[in-house]
Amino acid sequence: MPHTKPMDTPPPGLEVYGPIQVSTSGGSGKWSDLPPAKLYTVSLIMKSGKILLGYKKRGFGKDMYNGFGGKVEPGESVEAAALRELQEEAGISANLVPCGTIIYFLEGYDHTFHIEVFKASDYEGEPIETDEMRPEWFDLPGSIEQNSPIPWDKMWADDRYWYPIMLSGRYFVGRTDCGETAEDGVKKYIMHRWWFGARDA
Ligand SMILES: Nc1[nH]c(=O)nc2c1ncn2[C@H]1C[C@H](O)[C@@H](COP(=O)(O)OP(=O)(O)OP(=O)(O)O)O1
Repeated sequence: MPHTKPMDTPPPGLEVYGPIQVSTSGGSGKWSDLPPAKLYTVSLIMKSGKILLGYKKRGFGKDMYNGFGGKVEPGESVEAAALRELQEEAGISANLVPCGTIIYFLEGYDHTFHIEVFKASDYEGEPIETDEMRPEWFDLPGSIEQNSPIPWDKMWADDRYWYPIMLSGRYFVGRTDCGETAEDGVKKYIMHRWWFGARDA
């Protein structure tokens, strides 16, 4: 489990409405100055004690597992984008509910990732492999442990911090600043600083 020492003040760039309790924070150094944000979605389907993730076959985040999602197109609502991406990447539809917001800064990128996260407890259709994603079900842990069936080591580094909040049914907001390196051609992401807060949904 990550060791964290919560800091009370929400990071810059994060809009926090209402009573938010700090859930986890850590790292050190100054928060980076944020470039302009682009809107993205991530959708997670959780049914019968399992979570559906997609193995990304190409593009940004290749060879990692993630929820289904992508860029919000100009003129499109965030909800419509989330539904479109779920259909395009997994071939399914769902009654998506907003469950969190992530501000993600990755060194060297010209924009900040503003990611709206959605969840659903049911879906319509059959998950299919697409050009972009290969869907796979993972058992949901009763608690977030190191031997969790969720493949943390092949996921974005921040996921292990906000999944526990999301799985507890609370709404979360957070920010992560990361750097990217490559070892033997394999990209690695190092978290410089992070902060996640939660409120009852
Ligand atoms: N730190 C992070 N943690 C996380 O859980 N998901 C992240 C993340 N940073 C980015 N993502 C997600 C957001 C979005 O679902 C995906 C990136 O979107 P993509 O680049 O795949 O967009 P598109 O599917 O629109 O791309 P193209 O089809 O290649 O234009 O990765």
